[in-house]
Amino acid sequence: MNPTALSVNVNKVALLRNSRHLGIPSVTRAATLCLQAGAHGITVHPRPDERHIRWHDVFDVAELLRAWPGREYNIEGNPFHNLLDVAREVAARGLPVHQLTFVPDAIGQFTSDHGWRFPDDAERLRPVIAQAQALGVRVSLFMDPDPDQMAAARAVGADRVELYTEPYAAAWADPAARAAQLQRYREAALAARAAGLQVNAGHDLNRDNLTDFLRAVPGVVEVSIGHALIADALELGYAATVQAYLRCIDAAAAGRA
Ligand SMILES: CC(=O)[C@@H](O)[C@H](O)COP(=O)(O)O
Ligand SMILES: NCC(=O)COP(=O)(O)O
Repeated sequence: MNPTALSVNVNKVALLRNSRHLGIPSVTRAATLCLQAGAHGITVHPRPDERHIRWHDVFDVAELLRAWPGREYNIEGNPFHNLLDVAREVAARGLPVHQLTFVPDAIGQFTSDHGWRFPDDAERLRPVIAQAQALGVRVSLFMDPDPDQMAAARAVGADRVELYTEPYAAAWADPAARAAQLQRYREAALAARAAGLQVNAGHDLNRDNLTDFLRAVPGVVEVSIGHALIADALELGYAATVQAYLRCIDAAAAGRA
């Protein structure tokens, strides 16, 4: 069992599919191949404009995961758009959804680029977190790596935080900048765990930067990876790509042991 779960984000498969009306590449086929290769879960981030994941994909992937007990379904999005309605419908159909990752994206946003801010977001997040948890779903909050924000994330009821890793990924090629970023993430993860939160991470993680991150940042329970992984799969195929990412995770665990 790997110490950090790999959840494959299949947004970019849907993006390619949506450029024609032929239904290829198939999002569920991609997810199946990733699960067969050992991925621990599948992530989708349906955006209101359906530029990649469409609403039917959310249900199609949930149907798929019903046949994969033990693997997790993580749905990301803004709870103040229609993420909660979709989660309710998934649950009403008796389909699995294990985790909702709340992301403070604007409608039409290019990609996610920041986390929730406390105290500003506290009062509006508290009820939607409770509503998601009432469905039996774990809630993770997408957060910048700021140690001072972690106790507040726990105080509004979150189960986990997902540390937004783009600043780390952008700094990775410069050793000094990388070390400084890793220190920041390490402190944020320690603060999150001290507050009683579990720690996820994601955004722009890839085969080059993943192992260093997991070596330096303790106790990351899940990474969700999409853009780079799907780009790698275009060259290597899904199975070889997922296995390569799992090796990155294993290498980090070996380095820590
Ligand atoms: C929350 C997060 O970091 C990812 O879900 C990322 O936003 C992917 O979204 P896109 O694939 O639309 O860029
Ligand atoms: N939560 C992050 C995610 O699902 C994938 O982000 P990226 O690897 O596409 O940047």
